[in-house]
Amino acid sequence: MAQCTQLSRNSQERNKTCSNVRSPVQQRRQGRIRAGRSLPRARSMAAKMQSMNEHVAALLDVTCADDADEENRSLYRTAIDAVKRASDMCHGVQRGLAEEDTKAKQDDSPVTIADYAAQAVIALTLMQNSKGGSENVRLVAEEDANELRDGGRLTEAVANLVRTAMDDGELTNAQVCDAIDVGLYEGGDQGGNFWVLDPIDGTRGFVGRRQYAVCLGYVDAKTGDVLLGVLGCPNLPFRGGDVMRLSDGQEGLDSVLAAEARSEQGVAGSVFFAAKGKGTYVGPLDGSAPFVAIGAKARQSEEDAPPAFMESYDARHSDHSFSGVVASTIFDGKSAPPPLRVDSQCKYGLLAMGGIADIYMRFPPSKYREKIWDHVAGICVVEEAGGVVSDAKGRKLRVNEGRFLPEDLGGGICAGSSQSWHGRLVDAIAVAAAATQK
Ligand SMILES: Nc1ncnc2c1ncn2[C@@H]1O[C@H](COP(=O)(O)O)[C@@H](O)[C@H]1OP(=O)(O)O
Ligand SMILES: [Mg+2]
Repeated sequence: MAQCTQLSRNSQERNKTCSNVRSPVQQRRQGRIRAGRSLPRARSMAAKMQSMNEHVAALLDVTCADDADEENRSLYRTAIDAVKRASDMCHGVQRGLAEEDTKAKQDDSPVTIADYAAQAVIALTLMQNSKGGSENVRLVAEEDANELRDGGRLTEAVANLVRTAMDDGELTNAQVCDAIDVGLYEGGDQGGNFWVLDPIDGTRGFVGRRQYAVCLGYVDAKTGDVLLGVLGCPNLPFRGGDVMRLSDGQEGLDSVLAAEARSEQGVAGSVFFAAKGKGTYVGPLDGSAPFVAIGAKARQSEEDAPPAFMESYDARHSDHSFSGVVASTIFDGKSAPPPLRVDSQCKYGLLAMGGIADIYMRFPPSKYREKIWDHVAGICVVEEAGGVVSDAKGRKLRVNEGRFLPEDLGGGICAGSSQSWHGRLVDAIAVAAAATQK
């Protein structure tokens, strides 16, 4: 386990796969784990499932090497399985999304059949694998089934997606609605540890055929630490754990990536996995290659500006002009890096990978209240890669006080790929806020 944490922090070792790290358990299984083998192009679904299972087994051997980790092994496997199932389903839906598959919520943000179905698929997977019984699954999740209880076209479409994804034709519409409503748990520090889910983070990106992420985390209720984070990013191409090249086009990088992942060649999307004390890993969603340990390749020198800073794609979600001021403040007198605008918690995955952006800023409108499911999984992914996520004043995000983050976030949320970048970012936000009286 120590070996693996070190791996994730050591940039020179970044591209070693989990299969290269030999835990005792892994050595026993070595007969069936081969790193980096090339697979035939046209692979059957069963073959894909099998290789995914092998790569997940290799990841678990590395992250759960001790016998004491047996409980974690089951927790991690369940989380990856749930996110992968939901991500595959969402990927299929996005390709053929029709106008009538989307509705506007009360706050005017969109929700689609895939948001509901992904939440049901993940809730059902957690319940099926719960050691304490399905009734003891604590899940804080974004959607509820209010709009689906009366039946109708939307309900039928959602339930059909769930029946297919769960391979269970017997599931009734009511059971699907009940599964969605498992996510109504209030969170907080009074009960036991709980799951946190955003079934589709960045629904606007999903509808716009851009980036989105299926985000599942697990929180220590008492401390508010995030113990586990899994991000399914179907439109973020997996490139052996290496970073995207800015030559892909700075401005349009997001749509270039999405187009590539949607292409006929079937480039696989990415799944990020992080667990407290175990590091951060990324692998292809289709199981075509092993997971790779990642750690942000932070540039500490002020001479060496990152190629970009990250922020929301949508200007309604974050004040783009203020982040521009902060970026100029950090690189005082030198040219500031341009923004890289990407929907969803894919930004946290990209930050963890390093090499493309070392800072991420989010300044929502003052009336907007941040939800815990928009950050929990990403916090673990960034922190286990050596980065820091906090509010705009540098304070830890308190994710165990209910479904919302505290009202006072000092103006927003920020993240750095290292302690040093995070520190510089928090200082620059304070200077920029004073200068603009924000
Ligand atoms: N007015 C708003 N201000 C800030 N964030 C918002 C707003 N409306 C929706 N969101 C949420 O912002 C997140 C997207 O973040 P980003 O801007 O980084 O892509 C989503 O979780 C989205 O909700 P939803 O999950 O319903 O899509
Ligand atoms: Mg969201």
